[in-house]
This record gives sequence, C-alpha cells and structure tokens, in this order.
Amino acid sequence: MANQNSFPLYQKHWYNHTYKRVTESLLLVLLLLQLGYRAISVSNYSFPWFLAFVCESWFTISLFFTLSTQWSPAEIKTYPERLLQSVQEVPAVDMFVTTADPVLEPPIITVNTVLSLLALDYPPHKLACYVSDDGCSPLTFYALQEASKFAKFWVPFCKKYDVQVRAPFRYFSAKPQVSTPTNTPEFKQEWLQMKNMYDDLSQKIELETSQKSNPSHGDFSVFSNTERTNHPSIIKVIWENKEDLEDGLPHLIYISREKRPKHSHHFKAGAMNVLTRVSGLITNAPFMLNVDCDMIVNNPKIVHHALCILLDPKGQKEVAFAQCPQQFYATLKDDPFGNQMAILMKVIEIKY
Ligand SMILES: O=c1ccn([C@@H]2O[C@H](COP(=O)(O)OP(=O)(O)O[C@H]3O[C@H](CO)[C@@H](O)[C@H](O)[C@H]3O)[C@@H](O)[C@H]2O)c(=O)[nH]1
Ligand SMILES: [Mn+2]
Repeated sequence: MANQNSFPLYQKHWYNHTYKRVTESLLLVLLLLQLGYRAISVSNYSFPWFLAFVCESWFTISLFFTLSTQWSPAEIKTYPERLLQSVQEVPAVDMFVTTADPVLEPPIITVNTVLSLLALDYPPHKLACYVSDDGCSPLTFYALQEASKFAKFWVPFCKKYDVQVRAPFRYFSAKPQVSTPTNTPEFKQEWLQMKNMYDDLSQKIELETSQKSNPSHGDFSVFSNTERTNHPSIIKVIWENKEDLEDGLPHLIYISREKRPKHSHHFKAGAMNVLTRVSGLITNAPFMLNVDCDMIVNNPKIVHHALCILLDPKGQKEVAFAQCPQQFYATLKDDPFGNQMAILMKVIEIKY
C-alpha cells in the first residue's frame, strides 16, 4: 500500500466542457421534440414517415449515450517516479492473454503481444504471463515455446536501448526512435542481429503453420486426440523464473482449459475465469493485467502507470480497474473510418 502522507500518485484534470455540453443537450432536446411531433402526427403514417421515425429514434438514442459517456471527460496524469518512492516493494502482477483461433488470430500476433508483456519495464520476478488458448492449438503452444527462447535476447535488447514499443513486428516496421543511439556501430550490429532472429522466429512459425502436420511427440503429445471443443485441461509451464532472478524473464504459462460439447464455455469470460483460477494456484498476484492476443502493449511502463491509480490512497477507495485507450494498428491508409481516434489522441493528448 502506498504511503498515505506522500504526494498523490495521480491527478485527475477535468476539461471545461460547458459549451459542448450546452450545444449537445440542446440538440438532444430538439430531437426529443421531433420525436414528440412524430408521436402526435402518427395519423399521417407512411413509409417515408416510418423511415424518418426510425432514423430520428436512432440519432436520439446514440446522442443520449454519447452525451452520458462524455459528460465529464478528464485526463489522468500519473506519476510513476513517485510510486517507487512511496511503496517499499512493487506488487506482483499476473498478466493474462486470451487467444481463441490460430487461423483468425495467427500465433505470430499472439507471440508479439506476449513478447511486449515479457519485456515490460517491471521487475521480471514480479511478473507472470498466462496465455489462454481456446483453440487448443499445438501451433500456438509451439509458437510460444519459440517466443520464450527469442525473449532471452529480445528483452535485454529492449531494456538496454529503452525500446518503447516492445512488440518486435511493430518495432522493426517503424522508424528508429529519436532516443535510440541509432548511429553507434554497436547498436546497428545488435539491431541487425535482433532483426535476423525475429525473422527466423517468424519463418519457423510460418513453416509450422504451412506444414499443417500437428506434432504429437514429446511436449506435444497432450494435443493428440484433442478437438477444439472437446478436450481435457492442458497446462504447460513454458518458462519458469526458478530462482526469482531480478534480471530473468517472467514466468510464461500456456493454458487450454477443459472443454466439453455439452458445457457452455462462455467465450472470453470463461477463459478469464480459468486464468484467474490457475494463476491463483501458481503465483496468485494481487493485480492482474489483461490484453487480447492482438493488443500489444505500447508503453513499457504501463504497469507503473496503472499502479499509480490503483495504489494511490484515493484510488484505492474509488477505483476498481484502470483501462488504457486503444490505438489500432494495420488500419486503412489515411484512416478513413477514424479508427485511430486521431483527434481524440492529439487534442486531449492521451499519453498511453
Ligand atoms: O471463445 C472465446 C472467444 C474469444 N476469446 C478471446 O477474447 C478476446 C476478444 O474477442 P474478440 O472476438 O477478438 O472480440 P473483439 O471485438 O476484438 O474485442 C473486444 O470486445 C470484446 C467483447 O465483445 C472484449 O472482451 C475485448 O476485450 C474487446 O477488445 C480475444 O483475445 C479472443 O481470443 C476467447 O478467449 N475465447
Ligand atoms: Mn479481437
């Protein structure tokens, strides 16, 4: 628990939104009046009348929800440097990743998400990463095994050069960061080595995917005679930081929960339930971090930021969970559908 007398670990700044509130409330009133008019003119019913009524109802409902969710927007500023002063020891965190289908969610994507978690700027002996595989796929398991071997090189590289986006496919496709000493021969050499190792990893996974021959020997024998919706539990510790080394890698655990055709598996919620139960028996950390398999972490200090909110004396009373805004990669050129929420990100300067 954070020291009660220390500075706050986060501050919330509300935006002055009066103008927006007034104009949007006025719009809502006008739409309600319009619906009222429809109600009294129901005798003029015709097909265009009905169509207009449906559209106006939809606008009204969507404006109502927009208004209520955006009534008091605020920015939360966290102070991670204060966190380290106010707690004697940072708490353990269990990190959960869910994947469900090796075709729709290719294992290389899950691997990148997992690598971005394993490389977080947080004491590795306080972290454990649990991957739930609802696809019960030996390919996903294989990809994670290979990823854990690659992580032994990737994680130290990220920490040494303070890489910001620690999912290799994003890192290698972006321009080098300004803070990175890109001109030193040492960096150039290590960068190239890492890139080659990552390309090897991708190719291995690609090859295994294209071969379509599910391995059934050794570690993989548990997958033989399994169907996606009919199999016993499979739990495999891929990597264990046995000596709790402070410069080691976090534990990595693969879980494919039991499924039977007659029992509902409750999708992601069911997977999360099993993840909390299994992690409860293995590491039982007081905090959990959850990402979908295609949601890389793009801020290596994210656990610190979240803990600022959750460990602050005020936050402890008021906050149950902290959620980061999402930014989407691989969107269409110029983002015609606004998926990147560029305006939101730039105007209110969301930091992570
Ligand atoms: O039987 C299932 C189905 C899904 N998932 C996982 O759940 C996550 C979300 O499922 P997805 O179908 O990808 O939904 P999205 O619309 O992409 O995700 C958003 O919407 C979901 C609820 O609809 C939330 O749970 C997610 O966190 C949120 O990102 C993914 O990691 C899946 O692998 C499972 O583990 N088991
Ligand atoms: Mn998804």
